[in-house]
Amino acid sequence: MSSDQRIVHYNSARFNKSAAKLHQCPEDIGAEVAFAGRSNAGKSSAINTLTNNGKLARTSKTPGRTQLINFFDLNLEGVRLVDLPGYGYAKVPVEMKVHWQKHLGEYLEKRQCLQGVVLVMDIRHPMKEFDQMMVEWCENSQMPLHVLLTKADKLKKGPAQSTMLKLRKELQAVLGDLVTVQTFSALKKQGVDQLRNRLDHWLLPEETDFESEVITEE
Ligand SMILES: Nc1nc2c(ncn2[C@@H]2O[C@H](COP(=O)(O)OP(=O)(O)OP(=O)(O)O)[C@@H](O)[C@H]2O)c(=O)[nH]1
Ligand SMILES: [Mg+2]
Repeated sequence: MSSDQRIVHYNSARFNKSAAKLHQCPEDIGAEVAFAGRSNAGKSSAINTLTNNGKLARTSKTPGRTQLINFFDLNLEGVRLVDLPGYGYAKVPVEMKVHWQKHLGEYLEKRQCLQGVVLVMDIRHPMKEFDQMMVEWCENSQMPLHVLLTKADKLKKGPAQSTMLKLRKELQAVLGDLVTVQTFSALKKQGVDQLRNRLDHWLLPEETDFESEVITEE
């Protein structure tokens, strides 16, 4: 295997497919990271910034833009990013909300290849009801969680930093090492390396520690 096959090239992301139901998702093998969060939080924008491709995931000023589960392939076989539909948009008809909740729930519960959840929150409005629900779900299922406090450009650096530190403390008290928290801005392209490092950690299988494999003869 060439060393290049051990590196995730986020810039290589390509649209794979959209799914309304679990059975329409790509085969449940490989490794996936899903971006979840309230409607309009900035999930699709974060994916576009991460992949350096402004046209990859559709973004909109109108909440509720992403209504399907969208899958994006990366350069490594079976390694994907997933853009989940936003939660909590009031103008979506009730039957659609029910449909959405059912399929998001199914995706989260059943998807074996899911390695971690990036929970995207607007830094000005963190930890709303949906976010609480996702944190609880991660706790119950021991799913690694990375909280992206986005739109950090909307706050001054000091308040942004203290919001992040406070939330990190609160979440680590519940989730321990399972959770990481960072500030982010799609507009200013801030926090991209930190996000990439976290995702690398989830998407790349553990490096083989050859030294520990040396069998010592007695
Ligand atoms: N200032 C600023 N605006 C942002 C940032 N990220 C996203 N936005 C804006 O927020 C709005 C919503 O962004 P999206 O990325 O479409 O949000 P989403 O979470 O994918 O929304 P849904 O698909 O409806 O769930 C758009 O108008 C974006 O331009 C950011 O870091 N800074
Ligand atoms: Mg979206």
